[in-house]
Amino acid sequence: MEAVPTREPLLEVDKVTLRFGGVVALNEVDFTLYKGEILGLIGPNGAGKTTCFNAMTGIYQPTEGQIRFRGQKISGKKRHQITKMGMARTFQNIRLFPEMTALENVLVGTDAHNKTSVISALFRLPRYWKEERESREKAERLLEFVGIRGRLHEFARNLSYGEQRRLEIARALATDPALLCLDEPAAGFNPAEKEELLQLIRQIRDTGVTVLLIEHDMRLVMGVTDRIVVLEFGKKIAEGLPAEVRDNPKVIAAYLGVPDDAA
Ligand SMILES: Nc1ncnc2c1ncn2[C@@H]1O[C@H](COP(=O)(O)OP(=O)(O)OP(=O)(O)O)[C@@H](O)[C@H]1O
Repeated sequence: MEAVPTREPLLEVDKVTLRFGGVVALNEVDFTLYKGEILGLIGPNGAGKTTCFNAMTGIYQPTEGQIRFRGQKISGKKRHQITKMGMARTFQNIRLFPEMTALENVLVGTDAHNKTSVISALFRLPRYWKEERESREKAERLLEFVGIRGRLHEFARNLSYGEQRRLEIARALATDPALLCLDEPAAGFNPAEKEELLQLIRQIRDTGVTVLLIEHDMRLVMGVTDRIVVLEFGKKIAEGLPAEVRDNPKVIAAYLGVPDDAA
């Protein structure tokens, strides 16, 4: 069943400005992400996409403005608190635990929600075993979902690049996010891998997870997103349906005029 985007705000970026010394990385950026949609955040190099992600996930504090997730302010929250609130992300440069197996990497994500106290873990109380078993089953299901169930016991460092990207997504999903933020998930992929990723992103959305996607590959962005926000030099220059954005002269000038391999 295909999920239908709603008009219920999940994440609100409200006039966010973020300065690094003299550099204005974000300049009064304003957009809303609605529950159930796949929103693309695009723009040329240095446009402020990653900075925007980092502000949303609590790494940077906006200099001005406000970000609200599920109606609650993000600013002042620690990263693990934001994860608990239901936001997960992957990184432009893959960040896995290379000396841990695929399964163990996903278990790190499921741990974000386990309730076992130190006492019940120390004494291996029944609740501890129950949670252990459930976490493992969930991790296996997620590895199956992203298509690398067969690599369960392989060290992350031995996985292919594409498998590592999938593993990162599985680990992020293990935190039961309402919002999954993907930072250039198709970087380094060949066309067939990109097509598979596009399917996976749709499947993720169809499980009820809202997706924010930063991506350079225009075909992928146009093919998978419901709406797109375009940044240039830290400012939002366009927002709308993929076809509207594609035909917007400002966007063409800023971004689509640049050949893919130069982006
Ligand atoms: N920690 C930082 N300190 C100083 N300047 C920064 C920092 N992070 C980003 N910037 C600057 O902020 C601007 C926006 O950068 P950002 O990485 O968010 O862009 P981007 O759209 O993600 O680009 P790319 O597509 O290259 O990843 C750039 O001018 C960048 O140099």
